Amino acid sequence: MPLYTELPADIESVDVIIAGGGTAACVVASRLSDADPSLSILVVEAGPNSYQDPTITVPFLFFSHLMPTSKTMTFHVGQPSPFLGDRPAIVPTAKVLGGGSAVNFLMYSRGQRSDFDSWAMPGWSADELLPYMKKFETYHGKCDTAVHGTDGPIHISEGTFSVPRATDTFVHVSEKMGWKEQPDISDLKTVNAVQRAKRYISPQGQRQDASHAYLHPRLMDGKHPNLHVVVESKVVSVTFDGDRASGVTFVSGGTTRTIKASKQVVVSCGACGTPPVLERSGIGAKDVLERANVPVLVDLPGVGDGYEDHHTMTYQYKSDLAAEETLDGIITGTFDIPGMLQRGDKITGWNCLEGTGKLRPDDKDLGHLGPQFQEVWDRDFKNQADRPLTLMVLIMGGEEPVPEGGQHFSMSVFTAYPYSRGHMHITGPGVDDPLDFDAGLFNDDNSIDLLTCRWAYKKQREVARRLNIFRGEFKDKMPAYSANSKAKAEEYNKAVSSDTLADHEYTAEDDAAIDEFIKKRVSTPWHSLGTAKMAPREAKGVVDETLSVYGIKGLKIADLSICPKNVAAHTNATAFMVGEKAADILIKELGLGA
Ligand SMILES: Cc1cc2nc3c(=O)[nH]c(=O)nc-3n(C[C@H](O)[C@H](O)[C@H](O)COP(=O)(O)OP(=O)(O)OC[C@H]3O[C@@H](n4cnc5c(N)ncnc54)[C@H](O)[C@@H]3O)c2cc1C
Repeated sequence: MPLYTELPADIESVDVIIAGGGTAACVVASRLSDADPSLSILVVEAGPNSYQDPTITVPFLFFSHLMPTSKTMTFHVGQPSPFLGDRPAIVPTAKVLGGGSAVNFLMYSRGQRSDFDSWAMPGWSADELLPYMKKFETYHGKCDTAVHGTDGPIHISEGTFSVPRATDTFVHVSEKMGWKEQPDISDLKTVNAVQRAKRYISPQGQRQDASHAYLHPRLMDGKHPNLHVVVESKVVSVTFDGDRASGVTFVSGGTTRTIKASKQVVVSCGACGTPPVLERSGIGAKDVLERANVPVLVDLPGVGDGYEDHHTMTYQYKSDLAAEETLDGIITGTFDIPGMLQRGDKITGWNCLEGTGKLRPDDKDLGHLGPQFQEVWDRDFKNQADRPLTLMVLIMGGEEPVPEGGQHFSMSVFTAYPYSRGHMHITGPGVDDPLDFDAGLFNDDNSIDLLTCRWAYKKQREVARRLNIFRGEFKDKMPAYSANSKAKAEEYNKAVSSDTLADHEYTAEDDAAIDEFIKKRVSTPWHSLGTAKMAPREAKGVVDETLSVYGIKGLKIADLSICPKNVAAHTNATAFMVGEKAADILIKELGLGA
């Protein structure tokens, strides 16, 4: 199989090099190889091989990738930030063949129609992108086939396990709060609704990642002899022949090699990985490159600029759930994982994310959010009726064990369209030089992101306390309300009838406590994007609508760094879509399969 940890010495030149072997990269490599099996392609991936690694293929082991000892992640650590209670933001990104799709939380969701239309680039409207969103998926379950795919390589289903009593109460309570259950909130238009979760899991219980669905089958079928993959090899930079990309230099096992690409170089290292590769190659903001001692080839100030990520808060609650209804047993170490795997227990084909919703505030909420928020609302949301302010997820389990023991559930909420911006830059020419990273969380004007998180906290709390599985809050995992606050922690030893509960009332002092709590705990759902935007060059764009880097021939970018604006969704579907669209652009430009 042409997958190596050390590239054979006789491979010195190929037609196409893809730097990075993540979600979008696996799609691009596979589609190009299908279009013309004689085309020689080399994928260079920094992380290890993914093939049949159970922590990847078995959904319920997903959390293992985030352990501090993980070999499949890079942990990007920012500077301590005053907006985060002087904490640094820590953003893990995938480092393994298959990228984020191989290590993520397997939650399926798509952005809204107006998200893609707002990208405002020819060929990238929602209508024009829909064929690519459909192309990668086989959607199992009730859906409109005009919107979902039925024969793509990635199976979307509910997997092999769920906890219907938890999802039922989530749906019931959400409906009472005005968010009706819908079969599909990933139809590009539905908002103010909840859904039973769909997952990147096959009906048989296997994770659906880009390496196993696209790349590995082609590396093994004998029909793609010119498709090569080298893992554990980190791309340092792109090489050039004048103003044309001519190959890449990478380090592998301490050895540096340069391989030529006669037709095309595609950088697909993800929103955190692509800017460093471009900047080490001399493509980026002049001042950043000069500070890092890298000669400027193309002055493109947009490289590494405008980083964004959804702000996420996850709130953990006590529950009456049984041990076999959550994945707490993985975190506490009480699950017999080898036995469960050997028996093929149905729970192994589960990610414990049970329900999801896309929510907008009502007029009363907007009144509480204040005039500055109202201004933003009127500008960005009021007339874009498909735009949620936040996404909400019901999780069967807690983030961390607690001394009291027991089973937990959590509610996770994230900002759909953050206003904060950060950056990702190099500080030197070497592949191991530290990166200058700032996730930018909460640095936006007028604290719109913090207000959104505060609103989302209150909303998810009203849902959580009405669920019939709820048994209480953890005092140390919630805002430090004063002893006489009406909003302080609740505890019940039995289910409370949701009809008897009035919404919490919050004073200005309570709101300040909520804000402090959020600043100290906010994290990322690992949805980095926008660091090499597809936009006009004068608007800090890095690539045009054909994904070509401005000022250079033969160099494209295909990953989530190209997103000009955010999507109200978990981002994996957008990465698959970008991969499919990029492959199509390349197939046409290179005249493959004609
Ligand atoms: C922990 C986690 C949980 C997530 N949960 C969900 C979820 O539940 N649902 C959802 O929809 N989305 C989720 N996401 C987000 C989603 O998986 C990503 O947005 C998506 O996979 C990004 O795709 P990409 O192609 O842009 O980059 P990636 O898939 O990240 O690929 C980039 C690849 O480039 C490689 N690379 C980087 N630098 C170099 C270099 N110099 N040389 C060689 N290779 C390099 C990396 O190792 C990586 O494999 C999650 C992500 C993470 C990390």
